[in-house]
Amino acid sequence: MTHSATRPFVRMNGAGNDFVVVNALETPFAPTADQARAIADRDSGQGCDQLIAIEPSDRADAFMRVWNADGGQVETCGNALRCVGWLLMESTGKDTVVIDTLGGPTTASRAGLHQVRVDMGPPGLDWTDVPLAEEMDTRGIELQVGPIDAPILHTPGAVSMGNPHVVFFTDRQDDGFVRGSGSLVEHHPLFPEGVNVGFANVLAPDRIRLRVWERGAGLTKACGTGACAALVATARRGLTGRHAVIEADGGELVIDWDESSGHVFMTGPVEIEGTGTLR
Ligand SMILES: N[C@H](CCC[C@H](N)C(=O)O)C(=O)O
Repeated sequence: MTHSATRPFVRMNGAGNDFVVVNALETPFAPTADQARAIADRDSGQGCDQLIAIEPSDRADAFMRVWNADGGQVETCGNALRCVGWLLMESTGKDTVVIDTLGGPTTASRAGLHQVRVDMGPPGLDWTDVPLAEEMDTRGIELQVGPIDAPILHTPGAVSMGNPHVVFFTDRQDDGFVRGSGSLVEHHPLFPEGVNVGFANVLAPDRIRLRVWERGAGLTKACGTGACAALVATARRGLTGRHAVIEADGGELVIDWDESSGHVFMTGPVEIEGTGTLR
């Protein structure tokens, strides 16, 4: 199964995090890592943060497969779950759909005009969930960036949202700092599967300014699972409550970590940018 050169796609974004979405419900789509990277390449391909395929599922409305811009296949993608959920609800007329992923099943529901709410399930809070290479308290792990005696970043939180996240609590969020520090931490040996690196500036108990250097995609305009991980990490440190508006470069996401179910809910925008044919 490979991808054919005449394959149609939909270009979408969730708060600016952009995707090439391929409908593989009828015809299999199985690009190699090099083909996925070429599609994502903004110079020679269509260009996107993540490549997304919607596949049939025997336990959900559909299965969503995710490739990062570097061609690596990963567990899930929060902003894409809203986009795929919206496409499925529009095509089926349903108000709620179940989307399975390598990171587990999630449920997407309508939440207003071009707004979708996703039940992301419970966060993974044990060191083995993230995963880390050694046992640590994930509320504040032993990791620092910069000189040992004067670190510029230290003691972040670590959370799994089906994919690995580390969240630094800092007001330093300029491009150079996020790119430099994020690329350092992304492949740190403490994270055997790599990691998405969040820089969370807590503005109020219910408001966080967040930038994320994404594993396999770099600095994106928004990261849905990163927004969920940031709220969980700040709430666990008592810096916020269990509800917050996350201000990303590309838009706002509303995150709720429900006390009774333990599930994290993410609400945010969906935008269709256009259609095309894979080159
Ligand atoms: N870079 C992420 C996948 C995409 C996540 C992000 N775009 C989101 O909206 O959750 C990873 O390697 O786990």
